[in-house]
Amino acid sequence: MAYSSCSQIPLTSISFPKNSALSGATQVPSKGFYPYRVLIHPPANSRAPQTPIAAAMQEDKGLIVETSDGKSKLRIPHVLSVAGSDSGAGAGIQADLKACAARGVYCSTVITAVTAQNTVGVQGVNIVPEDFVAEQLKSVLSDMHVDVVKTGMLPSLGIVKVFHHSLKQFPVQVEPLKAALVVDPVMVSTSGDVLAGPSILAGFREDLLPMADIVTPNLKEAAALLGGVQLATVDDMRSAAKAIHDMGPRNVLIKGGDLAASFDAVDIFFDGENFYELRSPRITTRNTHGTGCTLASCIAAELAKGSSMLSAVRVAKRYVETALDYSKDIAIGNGLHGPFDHLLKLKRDVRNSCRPRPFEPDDLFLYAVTDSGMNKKWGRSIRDAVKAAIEGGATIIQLREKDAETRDFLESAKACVEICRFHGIPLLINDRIDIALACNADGVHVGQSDMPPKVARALLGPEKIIGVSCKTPEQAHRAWIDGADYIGCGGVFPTDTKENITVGLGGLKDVCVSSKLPVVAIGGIGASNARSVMEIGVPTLKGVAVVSALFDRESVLGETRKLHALLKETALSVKG
Ligand SMILES: Nc1ncnc2c1ncn2[C@@H]1O[C@H](COP(=O)(O)OP(=O)(O)O)[C@@H](O)[C@H]1O
Ligand SMILES: Cc1ncc(COP(=O)(O)O)c(N)n1
Ligand SMILES: [Mg+2]
Repeated sequence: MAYSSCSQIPLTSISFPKNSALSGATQVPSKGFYPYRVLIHPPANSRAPQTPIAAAMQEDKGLIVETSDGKSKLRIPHVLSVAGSDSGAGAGIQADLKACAARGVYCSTVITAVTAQNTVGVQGVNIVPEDFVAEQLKSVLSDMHVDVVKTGMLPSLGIVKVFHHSLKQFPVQVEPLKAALVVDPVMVSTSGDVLAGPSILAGFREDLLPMADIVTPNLKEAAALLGGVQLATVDDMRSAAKAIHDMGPRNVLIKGGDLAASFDAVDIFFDGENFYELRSPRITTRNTHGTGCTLASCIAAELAKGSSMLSAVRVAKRYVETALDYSKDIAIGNGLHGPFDHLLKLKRDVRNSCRPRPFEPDDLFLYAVTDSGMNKKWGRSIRDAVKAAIEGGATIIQLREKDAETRDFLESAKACVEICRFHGIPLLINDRIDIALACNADGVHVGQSDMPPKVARALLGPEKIIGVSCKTPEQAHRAWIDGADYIGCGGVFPTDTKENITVGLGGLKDVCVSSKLPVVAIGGIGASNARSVMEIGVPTLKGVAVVSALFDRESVLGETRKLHALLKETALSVKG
């Protein structure tokens, strides 16, 4: 069966009608059930029609559109991982799932062996019976459309044969798109334990390597494939890459993670014509368990999305480097080689996960919004302003720094996050999703012409707070559909900090009555009129947001205290 790398699929550009949902996509002819495969690119034209496909394109979900008889289907790029399970979840199937998830690709799994494994070593290996490996392969390949097959631990010659046979048996799912085959010839774990003995070498040489688009041995595996040669230098790696290429794979990547003499992490990529020396700084960390599996899965994921082989390898190496650097100080297990964090999440969450509770509508009670102009005028830093507001009773803070330099703003935002975490007060950033991500704020507040809440949600994740400014019941409804947590309604009264289109108390009431989300009123509110706002008496109205009445004053602490007391009193009388 002919496997060829995605880079070798001829990309024929067929132009779609200008206004069609598919304009801007690349069409790739294929032979099988679906006559065309279309790789989606983000559209150049942002006013693309709002069909589901156009919407997917707009959000650049990396989906694939298949068309048949004029009908379109949306599909996520799909990698099938055929590998062993690692109970410690640093390598094997678990690493493959995490790497594919991190790279935005679907991953199905065929498990060849279950290992009892941790950061100390491999305590046991239970090989899955050959006919059951065959059954798993059949289940996936007879039903699902796989773009790339990736192999890891194939623990016996019998399983190599079963795998080879299954690929021949189910060409329909694979051949139309000429799925790529990525072979990671796993033999020995980082801890030095044998995962697949020398008996499999014949199967690799005769069956798998000739059909592989890329094979990715580490130094020991390359040595074993070549019958036990020593590989100690970059030159040795080049010779090994060439010799392994002669066994049939279209590309070879010799991984140099274990090259003792090198300060860099050097891999050699050979495509049959050219050698590429891929170097990255060697990260000093014990957490390198699973780097090989992750690299191969990431290559598979990038190929599934339509990358060329060299580009897939480069992205994969950069991804491993980033993940190692990010996770270098994480401690999981007591052994010599720990796992790393594929989703680049653990470190950030561990360090900053002290927010004691999720967002509550009552957090909107006294909502303090900073203003750089006012802070400058009164000669205080953002952090001093925030500290004073919290001490005075503010229940949530928003940094609204429209003209701050990005670096200065980020530094202040980080300091404010610390202050707010200490006091258990949520901190939101106005408009700047990038700043919110970089300082790990609790969320963002966006206006009608800022980042759409759905996109903000996709970028920030499910746990962050998203607020949206709304003037009308329709906008409030849209915010709810888009996954916002609250809405800010205003301006209620005229103000100097915003353009003067006010909704008044009547407009505020209309929005509050119709809104399914909690509402905070904003715009020209202070001690003189806060009572009249809260007295509209609609249960969704949870509080007032204040800028000038707190920050355009000599004493932020004093003004916040005063307003807090007044709101408390009003709340009691409204309830009573
Ligand atoms: N300490 C490190 N710093 C940066 N990159 C590394 C480090 N260790 C391994 N790598 C990279 O991780 C990938 C996997 O390599 P390697 O660890 O040699 O494979 P395996 O896990 O199969 O033994 C390679 O791209 C290699 O260069
Ligand atoms: C199930 C399984 N598959 C692969 C590896 C190799 O990974 P590493 O070389 O990082 O130990 C492993 N340890 N366990
Ligand atoms: Mg390794």
